[in-house]
Amino acid sequence: MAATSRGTSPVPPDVRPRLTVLSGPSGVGKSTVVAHMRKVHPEVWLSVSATTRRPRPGERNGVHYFFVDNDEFDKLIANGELLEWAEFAGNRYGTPRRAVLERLEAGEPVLLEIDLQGARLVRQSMSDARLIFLAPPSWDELVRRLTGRGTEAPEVIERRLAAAKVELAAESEFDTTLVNTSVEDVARELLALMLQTSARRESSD
Ligand SMILES: Nc1nc2c(ncn2[C@@H]2O[C@H](COP(=O)(O)OP(=O)(O)O)[C@@H](O)[C@H]2O)c(=O)[nH]1
Ligand SMILES: Nc1ncnc2c1ncn2[C@@H]1O[C@H](COP(=O)(O)OP(=O)(O)O)[C@@H](O)[C@H]1O
Repeated sequence: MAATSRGTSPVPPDVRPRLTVLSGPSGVGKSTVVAHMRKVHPEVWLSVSATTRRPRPGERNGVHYFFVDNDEFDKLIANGELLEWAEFAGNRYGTPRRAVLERLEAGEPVLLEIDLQGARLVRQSMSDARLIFLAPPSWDELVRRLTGRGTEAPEVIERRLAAAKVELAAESEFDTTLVNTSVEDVARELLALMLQTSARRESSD
C-alpha cells in the first residue's frame, strides 16, 4: 500500500487487512503492549473508544479515550455511532463506528482494545475479525500488576478482579492467546498476527 497521510502502512501491497480485537483482564498489560507496538510502528491505527469513565492522571481526551458524560454516551448509542458498546465495572465504553469502517475500507489494519462483551459483539457483527486474548503469566501476577498500577481504589480493583475471573474463563472463545510475560515479545507477536491475519484472509478469498 502507498504511504498515506497517517504514515506508511506495514502491510505489504498484496494483502488486505481486517479487524483485530485485543482483549484481556484489567491490568494484564493491554495498553502497555499496544503503546509499545505503536512506538515501534506508529503507523498502526488503534481505535479510540468513547467512555464515561473519568480520565486517569496523564490520560488525554481524544488520545486515550473520548471522555464523555452519560448523556453524550446515550446520544452516541441513539445515533448509531457505536460499532459496539458495553458496561464494564460501572462505566460504559464504546467503539466509534465510522473511523473503524473508514480505515478498513482504506485497506488499513485496525486494532480494537476492548472487553470480552465487546469482543463477542464484534464476532457477531464482523465474522472475519480476529480475536486475540492477552493472558497474565499467573493470577497472582495479574493482581500485582493491577494493584501496582495504582490508578484504582481498592473497591474498584475488587470489581475488576471479579470481571477478570469471568474473562479468564472465556479464553477459549478467542482465536489466539498471547501470554504477557515480555511486553516486547507480545507486541511483536501482536503485530505479526495482525499482518498474518491479512494474508490469511487474502488467500481464503
Ligand atoms: N466493549 C468495549 N470495551 C472497551 C472499549 N474501550 C475499552 N474497553 C475495555 O474496558 C475495560 C476497562 O478499560 P479501562 O477503564 O481503560 O481499564 P484498563 O483496561 O484496566 O486500563 C478494558 O477491558 C478495556 O479493554 C470499547 O470501546 N468497547
Ligand atoms: N509484561 C509485563 N511485565 C510486568 N509488568 C507489566 C507488563 N505489562 C504491563 N505491565 C504493568 O502492568 C500494569 C497494568 O498494565 P496496563 O497496560 O495498564 O494494563 P491493561 O491496559 O490491560 O489494564 C502497568 O503498571 C504496567 O506497567
